[in-house]
Amino acid sequence: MHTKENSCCCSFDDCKLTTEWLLSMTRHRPKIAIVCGSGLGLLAETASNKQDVRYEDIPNFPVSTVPGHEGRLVFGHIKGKSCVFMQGRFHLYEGYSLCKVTFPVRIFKLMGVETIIVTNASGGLCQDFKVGDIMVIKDHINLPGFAGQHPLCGPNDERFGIRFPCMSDAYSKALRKLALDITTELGYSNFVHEGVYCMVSGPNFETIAEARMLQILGSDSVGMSTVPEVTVAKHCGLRVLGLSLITNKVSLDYSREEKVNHEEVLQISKMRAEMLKNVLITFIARCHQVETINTNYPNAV
Ligand SMILES: O=P(O)(O)O[C@H]1O[C@H](CO)[C@@H](O)[C@H]1O
Ligand code: HPA
Repeated sequence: MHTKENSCCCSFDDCKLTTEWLLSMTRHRPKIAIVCGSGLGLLAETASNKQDVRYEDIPNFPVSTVPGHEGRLVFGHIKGKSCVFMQGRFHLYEGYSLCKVTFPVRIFKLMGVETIIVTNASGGLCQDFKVGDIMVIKDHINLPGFAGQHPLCGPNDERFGIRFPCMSDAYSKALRKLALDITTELGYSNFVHEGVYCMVSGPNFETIAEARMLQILGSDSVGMSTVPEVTVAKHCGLRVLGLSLITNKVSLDYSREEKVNHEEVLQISKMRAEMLKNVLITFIARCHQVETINTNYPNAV
């Protein structure tokens, strides 16, 4: 955690330096950022005029350590819209501070991004969900945040956002509606739901008792990411859409024999990435038509 003494390793100046470096490396000026979850890096494939930058070459950037997270920024165009994809995200369990985990979000903001689409692989807790379904994230539970593992802990830099940001509308209602309309138009409505995502720190998958607790708390799916990125995105005035791919059903029953593992998560993600990609392409083409109000920044579009 950052304190005044142990000042932030991702200060405004660090963010500016990284942003300026990236802007000098590319002519792309993205308005939309897409964070690719586990096994979902191929969401970037459809982009045209692509330019890749490896994380290890970007000043101040962390590097990816998890299989299924390639570790590249991919700039490109989708339906004429300038986008940047994170092929690989960072997780708390990798040993990164939440400030490092969310560092790219602030870089996107400083680069001029207005909308962020955060994707992930998650375990289904809601009994109606099947493996391969998509959940449009309606809300989240920041479980590590309750224990003080929160990306906004420490001195607040007003250049990014306010001290006490509102989170009751972290996932834009208008963007969620657009995403749901698109899934209906594409004929996907039978396997698309809205729901609440709960973040756990990981890296272990849940015990059965923990999974039952998360379900009682109102979680429809569980994963080890997304919430820090969304919190920082909302703090700095970005519009947020969250899409979760249900890669496994979480065991809630001691008699269930199946055991979840990361390889299975990656396999399902890769199998269903095409469907998610179709939703994303149409969403990117149309999201500028939707006006949203960010309550932290009433004048932001
Ligand atoms: O949330 P993403 O990055 O999609 O990854 C999910 O998949 C991994 C577990 O298989 C965990 O990292 C979990 O959070
Ligand atoms: O079941 C899960 N639990 C936590 N994280 C996950 N990421 C994919 N599936 C899961």
